[in-house]
Amino acid sequence: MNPGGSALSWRRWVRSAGYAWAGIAHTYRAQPNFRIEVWAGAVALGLAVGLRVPPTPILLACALVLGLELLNTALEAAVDLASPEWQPLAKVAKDAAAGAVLVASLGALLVGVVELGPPLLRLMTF
Ligand SMILES: Nc1ncnc2c1ncn2[C@@H]1O[C@H](COP(=O)(O)OP(=O)(O)OP(=O)(O)O)[C@@H](O)[C@H]1O
Repeated sequence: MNPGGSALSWRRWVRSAGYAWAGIAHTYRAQPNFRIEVWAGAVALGLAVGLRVPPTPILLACALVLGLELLNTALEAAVDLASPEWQPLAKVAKDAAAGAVLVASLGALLVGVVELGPPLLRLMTF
């Protein structure tokens, strides 16, 4: 961290983006759920484009799920570091973070069904 650096420093931004990308790449390699969510989102976006429905709600739902999965991974690592032994509070932290991902995933599923369901049904009935 460089507290004296300019907030608009291009090099600083690129370095921060590199760290962020490392976190995303690590999560993609280490978390099967994240890989499933990435590919499910890609398929849903492809369908939205192919069926000519607005892709923005699906894009936002995907960003929410993937962002929360990244936070869940960060929290799991922090809890494992702080409390490798079994602790009731560690359980609360991990379970609540997993719950956040589940809530967002169910919301994303709903968005997908509402957006893609009707045009897919029309396609299948014609
Ligand atoms: N240190 C701990 N103390 C208490 N309970 C824990 C602890 N570590 C894990 N758990 C319990 O085990 C569950 C699974 O934790 P774990 O770290 O294995 O995540 P995971 O199932 O591998 O999640 P993911 O698949 O996202 O990596 C947690 O939700 C929590 O209920």
